[in-house]
Amino acid sequence: MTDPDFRSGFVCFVGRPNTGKSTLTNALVGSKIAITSSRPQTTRHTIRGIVHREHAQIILVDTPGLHRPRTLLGQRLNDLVRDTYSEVDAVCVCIPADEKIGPGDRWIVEQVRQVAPRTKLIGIVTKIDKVSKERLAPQLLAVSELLGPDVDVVPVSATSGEQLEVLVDVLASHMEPGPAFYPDGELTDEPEETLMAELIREAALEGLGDELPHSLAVVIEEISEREGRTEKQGELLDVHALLYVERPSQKGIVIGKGGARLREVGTAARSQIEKLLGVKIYLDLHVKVAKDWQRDPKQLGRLGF
Ligand SMILES: Nc1nc2c(ncn2[C@@H]2O[C@H](COP(=O)(O)OP(=O)(O)OP(=O)(O)O)[C@@H](O)[C@H]2O)c(=O)[nH]1
Repeated sequence: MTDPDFRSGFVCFVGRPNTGKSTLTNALVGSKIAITSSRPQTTRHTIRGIVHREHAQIILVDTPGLHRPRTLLGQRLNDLVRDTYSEVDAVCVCIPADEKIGPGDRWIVEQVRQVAPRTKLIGIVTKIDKVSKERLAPQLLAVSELLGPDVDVVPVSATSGEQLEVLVDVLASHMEPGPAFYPDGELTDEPEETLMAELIREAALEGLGDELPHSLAVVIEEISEREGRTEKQGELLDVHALLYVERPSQKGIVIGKGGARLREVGTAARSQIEKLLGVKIYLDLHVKVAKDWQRDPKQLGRLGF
């Protein structure tokens, strides 16, 4: 690792909900570690994906995005995001190719400039597979006008893979020469527990409305190796997780009639976690009501916020 041209650094993607930040993170890292969702604002934790290339290592810091804080949780999330913006080498503003730039985008750009005036900005026009070249050109221009003449704007599609490596090169060009921060092959420095909790949370929210994402937290209570397994049976991990909701009515929604929904959640989450860990697991899920956990500092601490 003595290549003098090797570059490494930290980047975070910002943008309105659903602009493709998580999908882009996954596409760059090449493994499912950040949580994607068709519902807005489900990415809560700062999950880092690590992009390893021959000439560079880019560490992606995935933030939940700033919002107007209404609860203690909201405030903590905002503080976290502000710190992140100032610490990274570049903040990438993601704007979809198929949506007009709006007040939400402008607000985000203003916030980033305000809280981290020295951090480099990069514009990413996402989902370019959704528009024609004729529609893309004016959007690139509009993003460039929004961010200013000195800011690089890169069009990219996470789903088709188009321009992904161009983006990697542009990101690397904004980094200082320096050795890799993480060994090759390491995709994320999030503890496996957090990733498991995220996968369970994603499964539990699947198909639900807008209310629950803010009221559901998942805690991994215990992970233990099942004893007495033969070599042929292979390793089996017992994972016990608690799903916290704020109201009894929400508990009913998550569990479903006769527990049917929770069983489906368990099956979906189990297969994702098995993919992540590469071992078989037994997943035990319980739902608990923790009233107003978002407003209670003690509970927030317990739930990892
Ligand atoms: N066609 C197309 N769809 C995409 C692309 N990238 C993301 N999407 C879709 O856009 C939706 C939102 O993507 P996410 O990656 O979850 O967006 P996000 O910005 O991380 O969303 P939040 O976590 O809510 O902030 C999903 O349905 C994705 O499948 C892309 O390059 N092309």
